[in-house]
This record gives sequence, C-alpha cells and structure tokens, in this order.
Amino acid sequence: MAKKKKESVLQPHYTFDTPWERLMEDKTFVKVFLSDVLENYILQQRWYGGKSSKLKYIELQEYFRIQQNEEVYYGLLLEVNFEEAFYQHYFLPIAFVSDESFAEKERILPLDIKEQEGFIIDALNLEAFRKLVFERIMTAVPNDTTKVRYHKSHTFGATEYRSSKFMGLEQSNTSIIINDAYVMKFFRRIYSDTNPDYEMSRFLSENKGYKNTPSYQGSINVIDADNVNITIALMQELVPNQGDAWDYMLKELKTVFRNLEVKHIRIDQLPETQIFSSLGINDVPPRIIDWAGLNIFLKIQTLARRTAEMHIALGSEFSDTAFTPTHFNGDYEVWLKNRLLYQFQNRLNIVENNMHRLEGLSLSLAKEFIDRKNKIRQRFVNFDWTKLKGERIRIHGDYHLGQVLVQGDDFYLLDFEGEPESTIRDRKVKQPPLKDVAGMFRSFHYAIYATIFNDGENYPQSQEELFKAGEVLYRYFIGLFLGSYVGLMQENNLNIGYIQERIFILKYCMLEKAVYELGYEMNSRPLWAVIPLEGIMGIINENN
Ligand SMILES: Nc1ncnc2c1ncn2[C@@H]1O[C@H](COP(=O)(O)OP(=O)(O)O)[C@@H](O)[C@H]1O
Ligand SMILES: O=P(O)(O)O[C@H]1O[C@H](CO)[C@@H](O[C@H]2O[C@H](CO)[C@@H](O)[C@H](O)[C@H]2O)[C@H](O)[C@H]1O
Repeated sequence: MAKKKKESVLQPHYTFDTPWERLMEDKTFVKVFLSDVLENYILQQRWYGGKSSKLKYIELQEYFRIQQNEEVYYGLLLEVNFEEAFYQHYFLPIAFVSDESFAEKERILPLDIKEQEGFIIDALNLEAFRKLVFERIMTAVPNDTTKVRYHKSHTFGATEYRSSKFMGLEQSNTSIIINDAYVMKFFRRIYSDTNPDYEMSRFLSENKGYKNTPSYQGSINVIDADNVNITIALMQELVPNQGDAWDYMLKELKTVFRNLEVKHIRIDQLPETQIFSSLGINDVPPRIIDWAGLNIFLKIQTLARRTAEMHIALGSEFSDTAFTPTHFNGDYEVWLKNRLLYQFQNRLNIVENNMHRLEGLSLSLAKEFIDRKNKIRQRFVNFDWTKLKGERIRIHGDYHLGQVLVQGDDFYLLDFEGEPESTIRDRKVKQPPLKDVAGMFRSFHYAIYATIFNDGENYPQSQEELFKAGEVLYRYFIGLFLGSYVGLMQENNLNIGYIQERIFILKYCMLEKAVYELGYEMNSRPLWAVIPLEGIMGIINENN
C-alpha cells in the first residue's frame, strides 16, 4: 500500500514495497502516479500540447519494458483526457535512480522502493538509457516481430556509442544528439499509427535516395494491444548547419530593408511584377537586384529546386500505395471543404471571442475579417474537383522556412510530421504539391511582415512605404520560386496542372494556410496575429 512519507511543498514523497522491476504491476502505484504526480508534471513540460484545454484525468493506455540485465526502464503510453477537447496520447519513458545528483530539475517523483530512496525521472535524462536504445537500433534484426520494434537502416554503419546530449532547442518533441553524428528524436505526442515523419524520412532516404533531408538511420515503433504500430523515435544523421532558413531570411531582409535608405531607393519607382508570373533571374530588373542583392534571389531558386526534387521523389512511386500519386475526386472535395469550413468557423470564433485582446492594425484587420466572412467561406466552397487535372501526392504538409536548415549555399528539409492540428489520418491524405509551395510563400510573406512589424522603427520610411516595398519584393520571391519549381516539376512529368489551375490552387492553399496560422497565432502568440490577418485580407481583397 502506498504511504505518503514526508510532504514537501512541491511534491509528495511516497513509499512502496513492490520492487521497481514489478512496480508497474502495482495498481495502487499506477493510480497514485497518474493522478497525484503526472497530472502536475505533464502541465510543466514544453512538449505537452494540451495546455489550452482543461485536463480531466490521465490513463495509462499501455506500457512496455526496455530491459538489459538489471537495467529496467518503462515506456509509458499515456492517454490524457480533457474536460471538453478530444483526448491526446503521449510517450514518457521512465527510470528509477537513487543517485541524488541525477536530473535535479527534471525529476518526476521522489519515492522509496523497498527501503531504497530514489527518484523516478524521465529516462531521456539518463545516459545509460540513451546508450541502450542506440545500441538496440544498431543491433536491430531485419523484420523484428517483437512488441518494441527497432529498425536499422542499411545506411547506418556499425559504430560504438560514445556520447549523447540534448539537442536543447525549442521543439515540440525531444531530440538527443548521439556521437555528434546522429539525431534521435523521441516523439512526445504520439498517435495510433506510424508517424509521418518516420514514414517520409525512411521513404525519401531509403527508397528514393533524396539527398536534401537528413538521411534516415533507424527508428523505434511499438505494437500496441490492438496491433497498431506507434512510432516513438526516429534517428537521422546530424546535418551540420548554420541555423534555419527562417533566421537566415530575417537577417537578409534586415539588410534589404536597410538598403532602401543606404542605396536611396525610390520605393514608388521600383519596377513591379505580376503575382504568380514565373521568372528566371534575367527577368528580375537590375533596379531590384541593386536594391536586394543577387544572393537572396539565387537562394530562393535553390530552395525552389530542393522543394521540387522533394516532390518529384514523393510523386515517383508506383508500387507502395501509401505514396502512389492520385487525382482529384469527389471524396477529396467533400473532405477538404468539410475540414476547411470547420477550421474557418473555429478561427472566426477565436477572433470574435478575443477582440478585446487586439488593437491598432490587428483590430481593424480582425473587424474586416469578420465583415468579410461570407466571402472567405465562399472561397473555400469554390473548389470543383472536375476542373482540376493535376496530381495529388504525399507532401511535407507543414512546410515553412523554420523547417529548412541552411548548409552553406544549400538547404535541407526537415520535420515531415505534418500540420500539428490535423489528425494523423488527415496528415497522410495526398494533396496537391503546390500546397507546400503555398506554405513556403506564406512563410516569405511572414518573414517580410515580421521584419516590418518588429524592426519597422529602425527604418526611416513609413509603415505604408515599407508595406509597398515588401509587396514588390514578395512578388519577385514568388516569381523566382515558381520559375525554378514549375520547370523542374514539368521536366520530371509530375502534373501540377495548367497555369490557371496552378494559380487557383496556390491562392486556395495560401488562404487555407493563413486561416490555419490565424488560429496558431491567436493561441500561442497573439501579437503575431496581425501577420496572417494581413495575409488573409490581402488575398481576399485582390481583384481576381
Ligand atoms: N538531422 C538534423 N540535423 C541537424 N539539426 C537538426 C536535425 N533534426 C532536427 N534538427 C534541429 O532541431 C530542430 C527541431 O527539429 P524538428 O524535427 O522540427 O523537431 P520538432 O518536431 O520537435 O519540432 C530543427 O529546427 C533543427 O534546428
Ligand atoms: O512548430 P512547427 O514547425 O510544427 O509549426 C508551427 O509553428 C510555426 C511557428 O514556429 C508556425 O509557422 C508560422 O510562423 C513561422 C514564423 O515563426 C512562419 O515562417 C510560417 O510561415 C508560419 O506558418 C506553423 O504554422 C505552425 O504549424
């Protein structure tokens, strides 16, 4: 029976007679651990995605053991239930340590087991655990049929474990760097299916030899009681890099906006280009190159090529039905409209309920957004699959500058987990590849507007003038991207439709993405909501 020993302000201290090796079989322990301990612990975790809903209770969906001789760890698959929202599943590996110096800040629970004082901690804090799982992947047998399935890629050579450390970046999962050569990402939010990040990474590296993503090295999947395959870890090579493309773009844009003054640029005389026209570098007028510099445009072209190559790899499968290309049809249309109308209504509610938190430009754009709700809704309803001839394929799904690593003059594409708000099934639905392109265009727009909103005071021009310059630049970015992307896709026979179809899909998906972003920003950083609001109204107010 559980006895509370000393009560500290922060955590209760329990004592149990069941040894650690059998502790998960002790129903009293499990009950106390889930309700008294984890309910508080999980709320503090960076990776916990349920913070905006009220937690009701946590259940242990399942657990498994990772064991080597005396060393025993438990992998917990937790089901978090909410007052109103849909339940979520999380993965938490735990270890028992008696050494006081371990994970002082990260410990989950102090407890005595059979007179031995110690702590339950998240096992990822423990080097012995990290070494064990790395070695399990290294020694994985082909066609593992056990409950915890380790997989090793043929590209992963035999190597000894030397060291490991937390990646230590802001992220929604937890990544560990091993031997300064591999990144092992432990998924925290898990789903009753293989994770698309694992599926896509393995497909791109092993089946298609796609080079501009970290190469797949191995994975861990758990087979649950219903025989469903749940991905809990993905191991890839570590790509040496100079940061992500979002930070890179912000840095470049600072210089570009500063150049307006330094180079005495007359914004009203900047030559414009029509949105969505396909451009080569020679189509960019010298005055634009003088202003922004050639480098940024060359980088956009490289990113476009890497994006097209990713789509060509994803769209070139003929046997594995999870990846074979398909066409638009009535089922897709119904699915899409339902999803987007529901999402739009959700955003409308969020904005209407939070008007008091907005001011200035955000507030006026939010009012316009509400006033024009029927027009926006109409745009989503205007999807007619019979007019679309292009192909649908598996896509990245959450493609933006933050998912791209910069390495010298090149780019590596990461994080194929898909849009966090979508269900795991929805993330695997085949989509027009231009949806990713639209995501990237939204990201260009974000970077330009983030620069104006966050650094605007450092430039002598009015906000109106900066918007004008930003819009001119944005159109060249889009044009150059399309110039490289479309050509390469067509050379490789991936059908993305005729020009009118491409423009329709791009506009449709950009509106979809901006509406998605509005919810993301209102929930996580409301000051940024002005950026998607500006984007939505820009798209809606265009004449065509
Ligand atoms: N293979 C890798 N090589 C180098 N850096 C990586 C690698 N994988 C991830 N990163 C870094 O970790 C960050 C988070 O990775 P990501 O896969 O997006 O994690 P999460 O799904 O938790 O958000 C990336 O933005 C990148 O900076
Ligand atoms: O955390 P994820 O990478 O899965 O993506 C989520 O967070 C992103 C922000 O970090 C968010 O992206 C939005 O902001 C970016 C700038 O911070 C911008 O480049 C993107 O275009 C914009 O969508 C993303 O939408 C969200 O899913």
